[in-house]
Amino acid sequence: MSFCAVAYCMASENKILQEIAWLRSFTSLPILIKGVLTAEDARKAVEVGLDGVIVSNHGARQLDYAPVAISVLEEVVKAVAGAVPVLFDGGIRRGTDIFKALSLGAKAVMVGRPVVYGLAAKGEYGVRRVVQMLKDELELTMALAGCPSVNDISRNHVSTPHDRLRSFM
Ligand SMILES: Cc1cc2nc3c(=O)[nH]c(=O)nc-3n(C[C@H](O)[C@H](O)[C@H](O)COP(=O)(O)O)c2cc1C
Repeated sequence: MSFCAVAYCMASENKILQEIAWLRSFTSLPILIKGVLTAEDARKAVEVGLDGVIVSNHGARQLDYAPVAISVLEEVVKAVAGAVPVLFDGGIRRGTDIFKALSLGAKAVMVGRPVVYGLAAKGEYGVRRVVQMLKDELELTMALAGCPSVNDISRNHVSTPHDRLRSFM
């Protein structure tokens, strides 16, 4: 999939609208906004006509105490309500992490450090190997969870701390 990702950094709404218009002036690629961590921002992204949102705290490299991205994924997915795809990144290290993000409603995941580690260890081969390992692990997880296709991965396949708290109430 090809797309432009705009890293969102608390710019004013006007500034973001100007930047989107500027990007649209030279590309027909879909434009997704990266760094969304709240339902409010996700709804705004849809309102201003973006083509998708990426739930991310930029690998926890920006702002200390920003929410853990996986903890807000479901809230963002609910806010977007299927209007545009929601992608996810942050802490994807195993196929099981991909499975969790997909079951919480992400359409796809992205990875940062794992491919960099692969590159540092073994160059192009290392990057390919990391991607293949993630793919193999996801397929194994899907098989063990009884999901022949990614479309079979559902919210019922994961239990969050919220779910567990609710079960006590
Ligand atoms: C060395 C490094 C540089 C990064 N630079 C940027 C950046 O310029 N803009 C941005 O939006 N995210 C940046 N990121 C964050 C990644 O795009 C991505 O959101 C993050 O690495 C995902 O988390 P993960 O590393 O746990 O997979 C960077 C990450 C790393 C490790």
